[in-house]
Amino acid sequence: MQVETPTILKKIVARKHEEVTERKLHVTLEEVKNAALLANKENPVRGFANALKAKVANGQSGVIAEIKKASPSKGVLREHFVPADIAQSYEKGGAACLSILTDKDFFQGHEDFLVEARNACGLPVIRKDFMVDPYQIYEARAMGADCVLLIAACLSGKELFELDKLARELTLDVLVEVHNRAELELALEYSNSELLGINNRDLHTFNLSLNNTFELLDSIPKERFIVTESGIHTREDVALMRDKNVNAFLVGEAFMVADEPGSKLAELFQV
Ligand SMILES: O=C(O)c1ccccc1NCC(=O)[C@H](O)[C@H](O)COP(=O)(O)O
Repeated sequence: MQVETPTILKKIVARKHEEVTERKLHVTLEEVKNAALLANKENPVRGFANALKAKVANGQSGVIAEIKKASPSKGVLREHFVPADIAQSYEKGGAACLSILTDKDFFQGHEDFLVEARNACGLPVIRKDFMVDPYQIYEARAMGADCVLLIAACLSGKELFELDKLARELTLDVLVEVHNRAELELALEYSNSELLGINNRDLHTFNLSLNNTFELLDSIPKERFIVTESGIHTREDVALMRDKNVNAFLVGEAFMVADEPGSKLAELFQV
């Protein structure tokens, strides 16, 4: 019998389930719920979707600038890694929002990075992680996130529906991410969130193609606000997207490998 080798995404998701079980032993679901409710009183959301849409309404690109130390496809991207400094650099460079990796095992991320980055600037932030359990949604709000990422490739329709609903009950915005037509159909059926991310990277194989965005574009209803994700490296990449009226971007690597991430952002996106 042939044994199938798990893809990187399958490994990440399997590890996430273990991680959530471990976390619940330290902080109970009840405690994390209470922390999320307290955050809603003392540290309310900053309006992630609105910040993105405001840039676009103003004729600019809406850039979600990512803070990620390392990635499974590229290894360590940035040795000198100070989330608060990077957040301020991005704010100065014109970012609409921040994306902060909190996954430890595959991206060398941490919840503290989200807290430090958000405290250092006025931008709304998305918790970039692999959400598989309601516990992580409460955690996200408790640590100060303004938005969560829900990756269709990691979830059933029912799970997507429930996590999406819970996030919005907690006042979080949701960015639902798809990579192919089947995931797009799932997202449109089971999520009511406005922000729809098209990932140009296949998270099973790491293959990257900007054509992925172009191929799915025409099947997306007008009410959804499209964010193109991954593989944006040049002003030409940005121009290709803007030509097709895709005006919101999630960018990590191109900024992380630059000396000054915010200057790189301005270089790629200034009109
Ligand atoms: O980046 C990876 O190698 C990766 C591998 C497996 C699952 C997810 C992965 N990345 C998450 C992302 O999609 C990106 O961090 C994000 O879209 C920014 O992409 P980029 O601008 O190409 O760094």
